[in-house]
Amino acid sequence: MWTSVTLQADANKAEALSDALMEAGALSVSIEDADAGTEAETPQFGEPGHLPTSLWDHSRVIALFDRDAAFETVLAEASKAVGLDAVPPYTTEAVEEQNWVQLTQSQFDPIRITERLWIVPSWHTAPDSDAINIELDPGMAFGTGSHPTTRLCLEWLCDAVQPGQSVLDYGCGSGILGIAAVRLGAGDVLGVDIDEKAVEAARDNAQRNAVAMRLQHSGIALSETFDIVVANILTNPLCVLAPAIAARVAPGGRVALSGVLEQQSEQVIDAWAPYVALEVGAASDGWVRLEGRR
Ligand SMILES: C[S@@+](CC[C@H](N)C(=O)[O-])C[C@H]1O[C@@H](n2cnc3c(N)ncnc32)[C@H](O)[C@@H]1O
Repeated sequence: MWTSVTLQADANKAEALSDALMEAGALSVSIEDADAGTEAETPQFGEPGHLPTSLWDHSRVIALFDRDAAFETVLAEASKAVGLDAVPPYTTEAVEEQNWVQLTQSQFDPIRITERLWIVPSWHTAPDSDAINIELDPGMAFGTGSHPTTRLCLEWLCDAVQPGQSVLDYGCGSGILGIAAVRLGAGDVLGVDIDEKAVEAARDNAQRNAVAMRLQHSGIALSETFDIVVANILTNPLCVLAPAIAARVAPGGRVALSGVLEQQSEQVIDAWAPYVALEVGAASDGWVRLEGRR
């Protein structure tokens, strides 16, 4: 049905070449690390407003064309448009019609967070029926359990939550952390998010897991405090919101933050220092979990 063309490109040309290919008639274009899967693989992290300035030194630009499209002409046109003397070396591959739903689903397997906690997509049977199994599918909101920051928070909750404790999940996304807290034995659990769609998604997920938790927009002012506060957002909002979130931690209560890159730890620790002394509790794939007690 389609032809997929993979071109080699240097960091300084990959983005422009990708745009030029779309402009010239490619159906879709993506850029990947040409060293992915090798020792030289380089993860790229960015925050809104602070996206990575460069791509990988060795990039792969992958363009998709209709099977009968004259893709050689498109490659020549796009290469010329970005100032290349010739079309970069490329390979082609025929892409057959697929069951895309099945293919997508096959990329999401159950995720074991700890011995007693699993995240299980709805199309899978829980590998351990005695464990706490949270049913969650990829959807509109962030939080399927596959991201290191979510896992760092889930691991912490498994350890931190005591029966009946109150929990605030700040930046709840899919609701995964709050749902896990309820299933781990927490009492009153509140999830808040700045994105109304995330609040809706979290509500659906809570219902699907037969979990009772409160969910609301983060713009609604809070006055109560919580035994446990978990916030997996990003460094900048975590710094700006430090006084507001810290004020929701009950005296003696515990807090964990993630969405913070290793090199940003000091920035967040400093911003929180007037309220809670934080320290790095765990790290995974370049991300850290900061934790402390008020
Ligand atoms: C990285 S996701 C985390 C989702 C989920 N808690 C998890 O751990 O997988 C961050 C969430 O924080 C929300 N968020 C970002 N900035 C926020 C803010 N200033 N106030 C409240 N929520 C915010 C986003 O909408 C998003 O749903």
